Amino acid sequence: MDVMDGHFVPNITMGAPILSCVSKSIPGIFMDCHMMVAEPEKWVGAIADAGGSLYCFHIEATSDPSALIDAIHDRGMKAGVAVSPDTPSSAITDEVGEAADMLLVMTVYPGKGGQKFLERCVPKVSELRERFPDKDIEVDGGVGPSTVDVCANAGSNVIVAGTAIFGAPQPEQVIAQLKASVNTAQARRTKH
Ligand SMILES: O=C(CO)[C@@H](O)[C@H](O)COP(=O)(O)O
Repeated sequence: MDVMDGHFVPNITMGAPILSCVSKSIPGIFMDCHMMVAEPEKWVGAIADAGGSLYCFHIEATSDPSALIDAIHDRGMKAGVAVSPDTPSSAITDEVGEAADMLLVMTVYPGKGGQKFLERCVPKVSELRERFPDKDIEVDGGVGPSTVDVCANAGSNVIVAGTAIFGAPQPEQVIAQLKASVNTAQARRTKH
């Protein structure tokens, strides 16, 4: 589940046909599509046709991120750029970061839910927040009530949480906690 500007976005491994069904069933839903794929250029059209709202690709997976961002924007979607745990934030150049709408710091290795949060990735959130004060900065992987504060305090305003929400007896309480953490950190940030 992504918590983004008050929208809750399903974080489920799915392809374009399923996205299509979701967008028909829930008109107006914001679908943040994190494409953990090789050759991300290949899927822009299919995801746009299926109603994707944001297309996030991995910087490691493309040789021309600027052209890909343009292609995503041309199809009416927002563009996100993700970095895997072993990729430095400097892999997102100023040009690419400025062109993107959202930057994603992975706090687990891409592949599956339920992994342990990698706190060593959090400094990348601070670095990106420093360089791109007005962009959405997302964290994804092992984020829940015990790990969200460090992310939010580093400057992340978009939180992906799978296990923490879907494994909770009262998911809505966890969602509220995650939102509160981000809102508190954001309020502190805007004061300074
Ligand atoms: O898809 C990925 C990692 O491959 C992530 O989006 C995780 O699925 C998030 O799940 P939790 O780590 O919160 O369980």
